[in-house]
Amino acid sequence: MPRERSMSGTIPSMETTHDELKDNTIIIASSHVVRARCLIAHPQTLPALFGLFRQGFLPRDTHIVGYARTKMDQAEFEKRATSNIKGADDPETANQIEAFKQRLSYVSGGYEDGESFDKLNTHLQEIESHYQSKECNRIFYLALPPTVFIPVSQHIKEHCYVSKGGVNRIIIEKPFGKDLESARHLLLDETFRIDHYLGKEMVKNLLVLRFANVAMGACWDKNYISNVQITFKEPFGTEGRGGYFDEFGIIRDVIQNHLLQVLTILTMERPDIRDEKVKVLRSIPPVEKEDTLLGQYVSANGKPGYLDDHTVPPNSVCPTYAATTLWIHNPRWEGVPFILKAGKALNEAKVEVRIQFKDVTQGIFKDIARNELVIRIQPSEAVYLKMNAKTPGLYTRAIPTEMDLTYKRRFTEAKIPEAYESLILDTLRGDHSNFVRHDELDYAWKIFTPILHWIDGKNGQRPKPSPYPYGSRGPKELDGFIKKYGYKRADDAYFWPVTNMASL
Ligand SMILES: NC(=O)C1=CN([C@@H]2O[C@H](COP(=O)(O)OP(=O)(O)OC[C@H]3O[C@@H](n4cnc5c(N)ncnc54)[C@H](OP(=O)(O)O)[C@@H]3O)[C@@H](O)[C@H]2O)C=CC1
Ligand SMILES: O=C1O[C@H](COP(=O)(O)O)[C@@H](O)[C@H](O)[C@H]1O
Repeated sequence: MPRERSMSGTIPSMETTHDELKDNTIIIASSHVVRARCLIAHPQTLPALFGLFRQGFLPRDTHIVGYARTKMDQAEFEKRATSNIKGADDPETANQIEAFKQRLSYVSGGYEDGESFDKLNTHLQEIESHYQSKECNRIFYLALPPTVFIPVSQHIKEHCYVSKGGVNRIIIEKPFGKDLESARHLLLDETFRIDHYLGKEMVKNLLVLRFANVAMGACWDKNYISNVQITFKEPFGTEGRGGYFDEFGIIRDVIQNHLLQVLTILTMERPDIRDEKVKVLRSIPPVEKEDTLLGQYVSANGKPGYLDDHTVPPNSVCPTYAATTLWIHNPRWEGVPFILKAGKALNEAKVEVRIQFKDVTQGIFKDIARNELVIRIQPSEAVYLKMNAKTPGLYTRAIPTEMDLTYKRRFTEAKIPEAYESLILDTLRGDHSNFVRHDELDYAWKIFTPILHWIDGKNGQRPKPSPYPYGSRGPKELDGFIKKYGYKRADDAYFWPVTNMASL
């Protein structure tokens, strides 16, 4: 099994400053040129590095070297590397971009031949020869298709690792395989597997909400919680990205990784973080067909259907929407359904966790809305608790209302960091706690591989997803599906003007 240096298993210090960072870290920010917009690396990687740079979080001598097959000169690389930075028309930002460019350089080379990596190493040594400190660290960020992860990381280790006095770290991005078996082939030593949801502010906040509040902790189990929904909604379709998407589908794209990560943080016992996340995953059996709803968007209101995307194979049955219910067999969560829903081309952009509590004891109250705790991950980060209160006045009536912690109202001065900023900073600090450990990945695939093989038609005909109109909430079966797991839409109770105390 691969080794992974684990600096921290507990909640990382929230007060780490850049004084603790080492000097002279080198980041290889890329290894391929992203097609559509011709950017180097993931569109958010270089803006994140710039964000860290402008806030003083990049160690003093950090230099960023792009590496890809495309031949280009320094000026072209600088242009591409900074083209995705927002706010460049502001003079201060423009000055900072100019300063950031001084940290950039580029080497072109192949993925398969050692000579190219020797050339890269010579380039790195030349840069490092100007550093004051003897300790040089190198971070290799592989924004690459998985087919070349292995050869590239082998070449990096053979030709580009610093041998003395510094550390080497490799960052990789999903997809980490397509199922359990293919993921096992990709297990690499000492890697930081990025799931960018683990860098999102509200996902990080889950730990604090749960473990820094006795009141939350006290009702966080099967005795109080009826059902949980973790929802990902995007208001746009694949639109030209169908070639990639069709091979993967929505479960591999979003559910097996991002939403499952949210679920594990929501349900694990007290940190040690990564050990506890793995324990939860081990308690979840593979998803059943009966607990799965699949959908595919069709043309509506002038918007194209999935099959209208010219990059999608004709008659594809790839799901662009899925709802899957997971069960955790442990004493805390036995019997509580966790519904993970994700879809493209829906009615809104939203990622949230919705925890619905059980009904209050009948008797004093009837038809009263359930409490719901909603953690809005994006957009407009918020935590709000739907609860019942007495209507002001001389009569005793309960109305549903919210206790509302909407971030932009409560923390007016705060800048919420981008997920990639936060995760790259963790890598610089050598903190693995927000990255996906190899055994975690293995268990995550065990949960989803059987259902994915069924969807892929490995043992028979591929299931046909239910159509849903572009811009809708999803397939028509959705509300029945969720209801089956005990979810009660607050509709009637919520908007009904009053809920009476039965006996008063
Ligand atoms: N940041 C915020 O959004 C905040 C909102 N509030 C307030 O809280 C109150 C309630 O908010 P909230 O509960 O989030 O919003 P809603 O009352 O709109 O409920 C949303 C939930 O209901 C489901 N739903 C929506 N439409 C239907 C339908 N036609 N049939 C069945 N289910 C449906 C949604 O499912 P699906 O997701 O699958 O579509 C989602 O689970 C609002 O007054 C809001 O202003 C308060 C603080 C912050
Ligand atoms: O990994 C992915 O995530 C994005 C959504 O990320 P977000 O930070 O904008 O929520 C999704 O669009 C993409 O299909 C998927 O591959």
